[in-house]
Amino acid sequence: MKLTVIGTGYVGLVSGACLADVGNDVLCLDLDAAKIRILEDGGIPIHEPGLLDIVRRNVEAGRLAFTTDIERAARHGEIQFIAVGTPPDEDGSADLQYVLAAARNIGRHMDGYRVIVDKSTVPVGTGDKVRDAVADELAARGAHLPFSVVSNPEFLKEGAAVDDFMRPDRIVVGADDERAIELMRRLYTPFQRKRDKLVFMDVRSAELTKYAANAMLATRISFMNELANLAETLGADIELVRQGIGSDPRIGWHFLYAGCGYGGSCFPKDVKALIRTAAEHGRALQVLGAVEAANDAQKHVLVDKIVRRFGEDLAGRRFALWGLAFKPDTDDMREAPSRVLIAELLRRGASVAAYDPVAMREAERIFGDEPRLTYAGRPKSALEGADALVIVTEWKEFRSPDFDAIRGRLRQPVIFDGASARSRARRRRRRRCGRGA
Ligand SMILES: NC(=O)C1=CN([C@@H]2O[C@H](COP(=O)(O)OP(=O)(O)OC[C@H]3O[C@@H](n4cnc5c(N)ncnc54)[C@H](O)[C@@H]3O)[C@@H](O)[C@H]2O)C=CC1
Ligand SMILES: O=C(O)[C@H]1O[C@H](OP(=O)(O)OP(=O)(O)OC[C@H]2O[C@@H](n3ccc(=O)[nH]c3=O)[C@H](O)[C@@H]2O)[C@H](O)[C@@H](O)[C@@H]1O
Repeated sequence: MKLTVIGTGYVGLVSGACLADVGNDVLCLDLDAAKIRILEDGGIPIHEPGLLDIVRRNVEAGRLAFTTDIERAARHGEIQFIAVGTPPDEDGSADLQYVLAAARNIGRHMDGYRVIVDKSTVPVGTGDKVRDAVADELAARGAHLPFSVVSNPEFLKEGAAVDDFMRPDRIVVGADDERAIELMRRLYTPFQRKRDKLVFMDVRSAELTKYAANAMLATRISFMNELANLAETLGADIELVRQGIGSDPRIGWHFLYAGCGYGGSCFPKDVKALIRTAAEHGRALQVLGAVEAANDAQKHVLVDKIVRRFGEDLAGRRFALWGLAFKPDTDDMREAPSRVLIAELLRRGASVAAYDPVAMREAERIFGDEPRLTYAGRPKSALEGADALVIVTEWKEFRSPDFDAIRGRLRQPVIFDGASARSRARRRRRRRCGRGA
């Protein structure tokens, strides 16, 4: 099938590449010429395991191409995926300007029937706005072309995006007409060889399903984070508690790890947006308000521990920081707990030597020329002369650190471990190294 994917970010590029990999003819559009240049030069603009291979394979096979040409993109795919950003607006609602601009561009240039698929995470009712935007553009040029609007939210996780897309748990499709349903069924047939994963529903329910999923996952994390703080106060081990409750199938194992607070481009913004949607309709989502407040507080837990140990004034102190990305296997630092931590340490006069396997360039872009924030080529070099080590992101390479080497390099043998709940061995050994976290 001929497909167009609008937006070559984490969702658009992964979707485009994976859909090409099952035999479709995919054209990816982005208005960011720098991104398209990287893609045309055989690279990818993001770090996502497995993605480069799949992109190269499909470009070579002639099934995947990239463009900044809006008209060409609108004319290419019978199915047009909108996978552009929906960042939070000032009031917390999702900013739809990019989605609606993409929709208008389709309406302006389409030359036959189109299924316009909202893959971006969008509030309930956006399907109607997209339909109006396309219809207005068609009317403006006196064109009478049929089109359908479909909601097909994406559930992939960064760091595991290719696998999640290729082997989805479910594929949610909100569609109101038979022609679109049939095309979407055909499109996703290669992804459901073992069982039927397609869940068809109306557009509004599909839009809400996406927010419900992210809000539920965020709720579990905030609950576990608060419980972890309580466990620490009570002298209990949150990891053992996790094992004790996870075996109950009504609770399950996933998303029960305590940490430094959830970050990333989606949970924080989607929780906010759902609260906002409810408020606009006179409803209060009290649970989600608490989830958000607990998460904001959790991002300060590490710095509070550092202050308890070293005092409010950290001038002249130096901290080694391992892990900048909001989670392992990505270079994404959107809403990353490390950003709050770094800002707080710098504000209190400390200097920070940071290491991350892939996110240091992104950190440089975010923090600019900050003289008290430096970057180390290796985890060990960040430790030299530091007062303590702070571990923020649970990268695999931090799981079994050499505690003797750490002790030898730090001025004091102290580790503040914000990612420890997932590594029992490290927690046991860490207790022998110092008593930070
Ligand atoms: N990042 C993730 O893991 C997931 C994100 N989502 C949702 O998917 C959407 C996209 O997210 P990301 O891929 O992370 O965003 P992103 O910010 O990485 O990429 C968006 C891309 O769209 C491009 N763009 C903006 N307006 C455009 C236009 N009119 N025409 C062509 N290109 C345009 C931008 O230049 C950018 O490259 C958001 O709504 C997000 O909530 C959903 C599931 C997972
Ligand atoms: O809508 C989205 O964008 C995506 O948001 C999340 O994916 P992502 O943000 O990439 O990453 P997650 O693995 O979900 O992690 C989110 C945050 O929660 C934290 N987390 C996750 C799991 C856990 O047990 N504990 C925990 O603190 C992570 O460290 C991270 O900061 C969802 O998992 C995806 O299903 C969804 O498609």
